[in-house]
Amino acid sequence: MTTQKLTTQKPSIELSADTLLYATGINKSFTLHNQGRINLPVLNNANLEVKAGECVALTGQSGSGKSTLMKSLYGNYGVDRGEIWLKHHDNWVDLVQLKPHQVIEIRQKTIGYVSQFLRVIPRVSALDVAAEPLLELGIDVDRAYQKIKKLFSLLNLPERLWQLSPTTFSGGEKQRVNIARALAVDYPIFLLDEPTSALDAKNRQVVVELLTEKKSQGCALIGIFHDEEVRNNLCTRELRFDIN
Ligand SMILES: Nc1ncnc2c1ncn2[C@@H]1O[C@H](COP(=O)(O)OP(=O)(O)OP(=O)(O)O)[C@@H](O)[C@H]1O
Repeated sequence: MTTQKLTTQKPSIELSADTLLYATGINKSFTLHNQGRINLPVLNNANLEVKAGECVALTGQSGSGKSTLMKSLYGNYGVDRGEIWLKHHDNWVDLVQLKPHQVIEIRQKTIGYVSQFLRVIPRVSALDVAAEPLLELGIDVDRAYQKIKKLFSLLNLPERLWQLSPTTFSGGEKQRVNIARALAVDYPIFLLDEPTSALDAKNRQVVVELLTEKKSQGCALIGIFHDEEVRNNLCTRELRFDIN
């Protein structure tokens, strides 16, 4: 089955034209198979609708399920119940119903994820790590490198590091490579898991500006931002989680 076939479906309620993500009735629990099969309920009927130009902060106590929702929205975790509708091109797809190869297509074009940690591969340069998603989309190498170099410069990543593997980079340097990798792609939806946690004030501000630009271009942002100043500067509203 191709993504094309699934796009004939749509959410059961009428959504406004600028909605890009609509998650409804999300339940998620974990079964700890090696600990007596204990069941740990985490998300209980979570709902979220995000429109173009919005930035929603996921807030709440540690352990309340913020990362679990983010990983579910990216298809890393399967959910027990619920629907996760994403506007993919001009059609709606329910992530929950997609096959793995279709999820990959959605991740290439529609939903970007800035995780806290960069997956590094020895001997692959920072430039190549960051350009990979653009190259997978078929963008030519020179254009992809140009885009990444511009972002690296904005993010104050020293030029002497660009050709090196990020294996030995500091936490903040790795995080900036990760941010450039995601923000280089014109995704309409971004998931941001503490994207500034390892950055100093100057670079935090650069990231806030880059994300503000994405918002003004009509992207929908959903994120966990422990830094209150970043949250206040960027977010249009919050979704608060309680411990179940
Ligand atoms: N893969 C997993 N297997 C089992 N339990 C998990 C798994 N991932 C998360 N949990 C549990 O789910 C609950 C919610 O975790 P989650 O990481 O979503 O919380 P959070 O709100 O993001 O917390 P924090 O602010 O500390 O990062 C926690 O009790 C955690 O132990």
